[in-house]
Amino acid sequence: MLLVFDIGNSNIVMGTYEGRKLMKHWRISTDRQKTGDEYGMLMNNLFRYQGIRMTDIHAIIISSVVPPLVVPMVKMCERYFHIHPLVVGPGIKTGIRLHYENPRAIGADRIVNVVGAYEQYGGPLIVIDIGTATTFDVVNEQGDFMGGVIAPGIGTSADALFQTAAQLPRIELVPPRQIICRNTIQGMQAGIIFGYVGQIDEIVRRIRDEYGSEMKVIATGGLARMIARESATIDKVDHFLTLTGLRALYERNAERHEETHTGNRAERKSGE
Ligand SMILES: Nc1ncnc2c1ncn2[C@@H]1O[C@H](COP(=O)(O)OP(=O)(O)OP(=O)(O)O)[C@@H](O)[C@H]1O
Ligand SMILES: CC(C)(CO)[C@@H](O)C(=O)NCCC(=O)O
Ligand SMILES: [K+]
Repeated sequence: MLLVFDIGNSNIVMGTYEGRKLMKHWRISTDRQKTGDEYGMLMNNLFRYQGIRMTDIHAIIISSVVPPLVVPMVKMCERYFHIHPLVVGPGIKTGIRLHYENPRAIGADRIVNVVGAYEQYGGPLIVIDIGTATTFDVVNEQGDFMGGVIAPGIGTSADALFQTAAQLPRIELVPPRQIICRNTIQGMQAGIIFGYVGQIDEIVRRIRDEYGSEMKVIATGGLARMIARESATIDKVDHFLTLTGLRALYERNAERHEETHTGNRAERKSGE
């Protein structure tokens, strides 16, 4: 089985694949303080609970937009899975062109989303990942990354509002029934959620205008479902887009990666 990890600023999303089939998936919060050993024990518990063995994993791919967690996670894979993981970054084969001033600066999650979305839906399309930040990635007909937009995330904006205004509470992110709200909580919910939906729809319209043709719009991320219900431009929600992209990227790099790291497997087998 292939194990895939997407390390985001808020959450780490993981999945196991048997061929192209997603078997199990988990979401744990990103904790910059946790060590490789602590993540190892977490993995051990998750695997045990699902009745799967860590030794069933034959390959691992990691994408991260949190640089200080890469080394602990790589060490965790080596120590607890006896596997040298493939890390999404410069040097791996994406199979797509990256139209960006500095391609190394593109968040690994965005590359992964583009690969996953193009493989699943074909281009041209816009991928919206609604997370700590909300990213819009534009993909052309050939599957190339054409650039995009980075906006503050919903939770991030809501947190900023509640932390800055003394009388405003932390609220639950659910849409209120009306727009003319008569209490603080609903007023904030309306402003944050409908404001955010409007922002998404406006950015999509501008992208379509600039790109000059119709494009599919696929949303992913923790809050995608709720936003998509209110949005006029989102065509589809796919919670597993990042996992799909990681699986596809591993396939594109498997041969070269396994050639370089066959030692890991062989050592483990003889050491058991
Ligand atoms: N119901 C909610 N109420 C308030 N804030 C929320 C809620 N759900 C999520 N958030 C906040 O929204 C942000 C994004 O969370 P989400 O679960 O969408 O993360 P994600 O898609 O895994 O993002 P990333 O990939 O950046 O880790 C976080 O800062 C989180 O604390
Ligand atoms: C925008 C985020 C934080 C979204 O997770 C991530 O993709 C990132 O850190 N990107 C680097 C900047 C860029 O993509 O241009
Ligand atoms: K993400």
